[in-house]
Amino acid sequence: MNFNDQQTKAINHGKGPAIILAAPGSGKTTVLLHRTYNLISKHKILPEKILSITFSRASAKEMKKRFVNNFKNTSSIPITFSTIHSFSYSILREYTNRHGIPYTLIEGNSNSINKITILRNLYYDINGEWAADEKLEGINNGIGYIKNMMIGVDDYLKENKVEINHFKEIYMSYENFKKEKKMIDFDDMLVLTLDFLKRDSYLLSKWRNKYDFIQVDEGQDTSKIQLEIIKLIAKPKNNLFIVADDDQSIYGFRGAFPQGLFDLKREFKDLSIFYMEENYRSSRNIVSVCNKFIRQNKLRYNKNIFTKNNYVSPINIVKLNTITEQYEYIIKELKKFADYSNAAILYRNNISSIGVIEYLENNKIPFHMRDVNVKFFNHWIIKDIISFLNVANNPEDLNSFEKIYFKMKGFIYKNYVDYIKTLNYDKSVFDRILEINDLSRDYRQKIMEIKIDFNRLKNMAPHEAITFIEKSLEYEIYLKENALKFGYTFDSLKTILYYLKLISAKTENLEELLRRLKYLEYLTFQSKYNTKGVNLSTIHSAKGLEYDRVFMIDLIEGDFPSSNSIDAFENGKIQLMEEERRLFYVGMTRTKNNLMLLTYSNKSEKKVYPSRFVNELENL
Ligand SMILES: Nc1ncnc2c1ncn2[C@@H]1O[C@H](COP(=O)(O)OP(=O)(O)OP(=O)(O)O)[C@@H](O)[C@H]1O
Repeated sequence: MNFNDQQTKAINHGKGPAIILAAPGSGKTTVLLHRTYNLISKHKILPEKILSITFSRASAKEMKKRFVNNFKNTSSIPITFSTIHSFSYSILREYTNRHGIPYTLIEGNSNSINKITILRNLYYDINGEWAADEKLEGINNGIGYIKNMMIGVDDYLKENKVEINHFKEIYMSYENFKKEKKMIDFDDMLVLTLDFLKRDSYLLSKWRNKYDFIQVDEGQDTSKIQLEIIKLIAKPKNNLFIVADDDQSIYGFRGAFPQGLFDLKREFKDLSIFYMEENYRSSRNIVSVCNKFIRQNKLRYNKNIFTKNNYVSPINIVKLNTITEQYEYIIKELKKFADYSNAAILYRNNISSIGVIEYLENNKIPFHMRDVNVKFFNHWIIKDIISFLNVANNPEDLNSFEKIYFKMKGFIYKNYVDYIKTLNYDKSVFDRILEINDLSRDYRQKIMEIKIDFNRLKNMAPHEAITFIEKSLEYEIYLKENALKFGYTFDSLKTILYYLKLISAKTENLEELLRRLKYLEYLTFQSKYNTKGVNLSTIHSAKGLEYDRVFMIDLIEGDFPSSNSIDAFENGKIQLMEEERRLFYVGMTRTKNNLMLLTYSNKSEKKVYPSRFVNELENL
């Protein structure tokens, strides 16, 4: 490989602090690996004296693999590629062992006591209702943000619009609970490591001596506290080498702090700065458009990004009528090439994968997912719908009925259901209710109607049945009334129903639907082994990767950019919207040659609008 001037300088950089500010595809990871090799072979640094910190465990593994593949006879050298968490954990373990401090780690293991369960219970104790997964994720991110940005909970609440009831109480109770039970989570790991290092000069000097050179990849997603730990360990030698692209910072919600990198200039008078602005990955069309696109952000450092690559094909903006046309378009395009593994379908939200998987399977196109995290198949809405269909097929099924009687029209009272549970005979749940004394004529009439509805439901194919449950049995009203209470938007719940209907379209009865769901779930889990398939990924998980052809899908307002960022933007706060733009940019810059941006104007029966980013790109 012929390195350019800046790459060469960065690769040859020896002692002293350095930061590489770089564009996408400019060879950051490549340079970091070559510099590592250079330190060992030219500067004669012992491999065990070099620590390279990566963003995730997957990227630590990937780096090690790339290093061994690139440089002959390196497979056995003791070189460390580690995440900041596992590095911190080694320090923490050493301190706690030495001082006999007991603790239980409540994240990253399969203990029955884990962070999310604790938060779920505390939320219930404080708010008197159960929190949905999305809400718990919001609390989790909030706690992470506070710890990573090293701020107090009051400052957090002042600076951010937090839509979680009693967040402060939950936060304080969580902290007290852990303290009492001697538990720590991943964020505490960082807080404690920094504290132990500051407190224990023996520990600090031991770890300072362990490594002579520290390198950090994806520096833009390092949090404030992580950077503090890294700087503390790197001192006083300050052989710190950080590669970063602030335009690709996409973890602000969890406390990523790219500004910290720019403060290094003040802290280290001898800081070397290298600008790697040549993109080797993408065609000229893509580089030029992406460049103009990211320049719309205000909170960034300007770069002069360019490429010497050829023009290939213009970015393809595909505006379709319906979401199903989107899937058909992807299938048609994918079939044009034999090798699926060069293509990727990228999306903002994990749930977007469901429709794609259904279509890919129907067309027997293999797919690969690195991060299988699809909650869809176990979603409570799916369970609800199955309970409705169970009752339709077997009206004596009291178990299923208990799960849904309050989620439809008719106001069936809990004490009626409790009462009919005590009647031990084989009759439909409706007949049992009708036998209760003192029901008014109107109420009796309502129950009769529901009974007839369930009877009709029995004879419907799943797709029609789901619509009937939604509309005629008024499950939709239940969702609408309860969405916010559970921490969801109504739209996100409708989306679950939409995908369920999509999957059910070709099934004739409940049994077939259940089989189809199980099969798709199985394929999804298996897909991580299927390296020959088309790649399916969220943009967050596609960070650092590249593909010949990229489809970015579901580019509609409210999904991408997210509705939260739109609300904040309309109230004059630009940070979230700028992070959405960076995420969009990360997605586009994964492409080598063909980039397709897909949007549509109807999802289910609802009118939707193309993402503002797509409209903007159209004008570019
Ligand atoms: N000097 C060079 N000559 C030719 N190809 C190069 C050169 N430097 C890097 N590349 C290639 O460019 C592509 C991008 O490199 P790399 O993944 O290291 O970039 P990156 O800056 O880490 O990207 P990103 O931040 O967008 O994930 C790779 O295919 C790499 O092999």
